[in-house]
Amino acid sequence: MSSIKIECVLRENCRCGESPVWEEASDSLLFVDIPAKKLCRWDSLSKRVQRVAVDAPVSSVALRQLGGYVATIGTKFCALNWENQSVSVLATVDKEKTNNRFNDGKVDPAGRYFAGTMAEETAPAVLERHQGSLYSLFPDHNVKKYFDQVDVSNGLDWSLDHKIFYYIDSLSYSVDAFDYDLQTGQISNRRIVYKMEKDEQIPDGMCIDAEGKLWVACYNGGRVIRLDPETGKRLQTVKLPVDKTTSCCFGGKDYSEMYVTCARDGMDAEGLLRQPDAGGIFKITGLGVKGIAPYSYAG
Ligand SMILES: O=C(O)[C@H](O)[C@@H](O)[C@H](O)[C@H](O)CO
Ligand SMILES: [Zn+2]
Repeated sequence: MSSIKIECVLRENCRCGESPVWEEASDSLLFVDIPAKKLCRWDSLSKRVQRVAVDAPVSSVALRQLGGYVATIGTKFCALNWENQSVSVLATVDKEKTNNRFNDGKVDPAGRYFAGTMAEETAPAVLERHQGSLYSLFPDHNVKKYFDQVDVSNGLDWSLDHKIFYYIDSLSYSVDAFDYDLQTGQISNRRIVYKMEKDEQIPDGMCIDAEGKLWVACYNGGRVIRLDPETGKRLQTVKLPVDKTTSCCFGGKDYSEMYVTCARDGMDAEGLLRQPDAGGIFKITGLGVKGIAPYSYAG
């Protein structure tokens, strides 16, 4: 039996923490606070955090093969130079949708940066429906659009053999899969692999583990769940001491730890008193399963 330990390692008070990414080279966790328009890098050795402020909501961050990072800021795919904090725009989407912004994003095994959009929320999960689309930024900076009619674009990850793309549109309350063609970046044959149960609430960020099982952060559900995408069964539930769990990734030594982000926005004063670590970064150890290294953008 593994003994699971859950610890708040950083009380960052994120309004909406998201997009945790482990950077092995610096033993650090990258993440964003979307409405606070900031990117953070938490050094797990020194426990220090560095922050970069940007001029629009920043919804995801990823490693870049050339060095530095890429991030989705507003409706732009951007490159970020951490040293001088400069941002350069690689591509812009949804130009005619002035109320849209990017939401979650992640790099595929071939180095393409996938991210979807959504209408800006007036309150958590309250927004104009069907305004978002899913895109990817190819290494040559060309953008491919996959589909539209998305409510809240989330998820996302790829199977270990790179033949399946897993995706979440949060307000569908399901985890979906597509066949994936790694050579071309094409997706096809959408199907549901898991329907959320009522108390699991809203599916948000997701990552795959080294056994090919999916971990989904349950927004308002205060937990991460482990799913078997082949059988559609839930294998495990890990509850956290905060309700608004938003996303998860593996990191630490050999990717044996899980990091979970969460949100404070949408909580009332009483809720914040009960959950003082809301908006913090949580580390889960003792899961007995490892993750895999994140991919880096190839452009
Ligand atoms: O980070 C996200 O995915 C959204 O931007 C958030 O606002 C919430 O998680 C969403 O409201 C839950 O569906
Ligand atoms: Zn999300």
